[in-house]
Amino acid sequence: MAASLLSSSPSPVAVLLSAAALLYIVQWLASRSRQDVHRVPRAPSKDAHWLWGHELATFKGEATETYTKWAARCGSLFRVKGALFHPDIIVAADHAAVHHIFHNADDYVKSPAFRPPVANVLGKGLVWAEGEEHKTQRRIISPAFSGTSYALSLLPLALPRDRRPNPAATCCEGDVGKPLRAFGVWVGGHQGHGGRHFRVFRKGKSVTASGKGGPPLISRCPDTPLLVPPLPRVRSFALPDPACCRSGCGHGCARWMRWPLVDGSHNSCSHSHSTPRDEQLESRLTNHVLAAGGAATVNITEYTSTCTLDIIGRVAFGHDFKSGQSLEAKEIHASWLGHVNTGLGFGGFVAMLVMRAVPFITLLLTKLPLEAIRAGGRIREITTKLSMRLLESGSVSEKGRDIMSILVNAQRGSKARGLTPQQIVENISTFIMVGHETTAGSLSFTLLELARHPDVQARLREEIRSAGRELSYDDIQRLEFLDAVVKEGLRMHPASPQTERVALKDDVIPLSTPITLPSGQKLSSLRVRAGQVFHIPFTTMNTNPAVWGPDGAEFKPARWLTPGGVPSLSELPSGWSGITTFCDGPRNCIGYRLAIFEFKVILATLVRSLEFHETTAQVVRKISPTLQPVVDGRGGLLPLHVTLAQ
Ligand code: HEM
Repeated sequence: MAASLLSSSPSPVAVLLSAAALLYIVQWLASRSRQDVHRVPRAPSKDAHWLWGHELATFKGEATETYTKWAARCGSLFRVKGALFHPDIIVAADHAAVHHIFHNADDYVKSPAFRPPVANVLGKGLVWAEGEEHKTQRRIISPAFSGTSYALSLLPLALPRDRRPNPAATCCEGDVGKPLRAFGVWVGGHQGHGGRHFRVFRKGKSVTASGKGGPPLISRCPDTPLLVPPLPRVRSFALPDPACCRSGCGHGCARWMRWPLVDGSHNSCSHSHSTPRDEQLESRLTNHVLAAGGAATVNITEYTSTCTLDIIGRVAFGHDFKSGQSLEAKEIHASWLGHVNTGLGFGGFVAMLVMRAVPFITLLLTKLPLEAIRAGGRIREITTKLSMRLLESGSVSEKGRDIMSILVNAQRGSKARGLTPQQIVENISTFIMVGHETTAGSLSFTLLELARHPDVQARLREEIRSAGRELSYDDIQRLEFLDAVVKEGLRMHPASPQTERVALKDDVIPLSTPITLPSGQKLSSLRVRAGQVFHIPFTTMNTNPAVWGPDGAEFKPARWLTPGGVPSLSELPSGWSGITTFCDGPRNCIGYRLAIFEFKVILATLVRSLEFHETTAQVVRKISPTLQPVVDGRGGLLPLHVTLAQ
């Protein structure tokens, strides 16, 4: 029997299978010998799931929290097991590696699998474009964000489109406040006599303008004591508890928050029983607080995102979103919330992984009538319709200083290929979305930090108030502590806590910190193969204790003003202020100067007149798709208790 078995020849199928297995092993060994990924330390296997790899732990944790934890153990460059048997992903927080990846943008691209969803929500604009198309778009769009054009584009901040300077109009004389200068241009909006008159200064000359409606966004007449942007009042929250508040108001009012304050005391009901303010849609945060008897608990993200949407609407295409009260603004907000909350769920996590594993399915998915997909697509639909309407009606004026006018006008006088009308519209959609939720996210978390650090808040308020009632551009830039708070807020709470890149070709990546192998040998560069996926965790880099010291993860704005408080530039990654919040290289954030300026103005405006207090709500930081505050599983929710500042 044994002899017959030995003498029988193997079947051709068995031979073929063995040959294929051998070939696979040889190829695998050859490929392994040409790369170093397997030599990179791996995150603890106890944290990995057999199917979802380490990606489940990162999804469950707070934004980049797990990467920070693993970096402390494995070093600033390590690998994690990919979900659905995806090859290991490199998590790179090493400065030289990250610099190399970002500065070789042609070789390290955003994951192709995620381009259709990006196109669905943002349009085929700058964020979506790759390679030559990206370079062309960026070259044409950059002037709109730089130099004097950029300065002029801020004019709509002070004056909405329909209130552009009109030299023929009369302004209330003799009562004009100190002008506000933005990026070299005087944009001193003036609110006098019922908020109907404005004076605008351009290059030293003054022209007057008049119009109906509210005050300019960031400046007001000194007659009125507080400097407050036109923020809307907070609207209802569909929270499960039907009671108004524990103190038993019982009016069933829509404007309440159920979290008590940190000192254990409870919020008073913010229902305004005597003042019929509910119909006053232009109400501001201050009005809301006043109406609630001087204290109210609000979802601060509603205010920050409304304010930043207003700003980007005017800067991008001279559109007035009416403090979040226009139909479009409400729809954008609702669709965005739908999109955020879908991404927070396990279904959203799985959908992303399936898209990565089977890229061709992505295009199909974006065509399906799923609620999540529809919510994303709806945002682009709204912004596309709005910008098309403006383009078609010819209301893009030759002198318009908004981004759309600048792009259209650049084409008029130039022989070089500009953006097509379609590309302009797609970019307007892109700017509207990436230009408001980002700034709003970081701003909301910075306000939470100020609520948690009353001493810092008080110092900031003191500095802002000591600068006088009306703040010019130069005044704002001179406020050192404000600058420190903004830097610290952006360091700790980057709106985009991490990004992803995929290598398009085999490459060698330099490392600033060599990896020590078990043999004692040191790797000072890393060979990677085409297709290697990298995750770059900005928050981990910005708070790394090895760079920032043991208090790197603490909110301490004073570090920016203390000699030696911040590591020297040579110890920090390249990028704005040595932090990676705005990315780096040819694909860095094109809107970072606008973001920083509006961040400062909004923060100064709010902190000057209002005081922010923490509530007992457990605010969790998540990514979906940008930094999101999550309370009780709901995204876009950050309750803060607000009182009038003394
Ligand atoms: C605090 C506010 C902001 C933060 C933290 C932020 C952060 C970033 C980051 C990290 C990137 C790179 C993303 C990647 O490549 O993976 C980026 C790109 C971009 N940002 Fe921002 N951003 C902010 C505000 C803005 C504003 C106000 C605008 C426009 C008005 C804007 C427009 C863009 C655009 C168009 C890109 C794509 C640039 C390109 O690929 O060439 N951002 N931003």
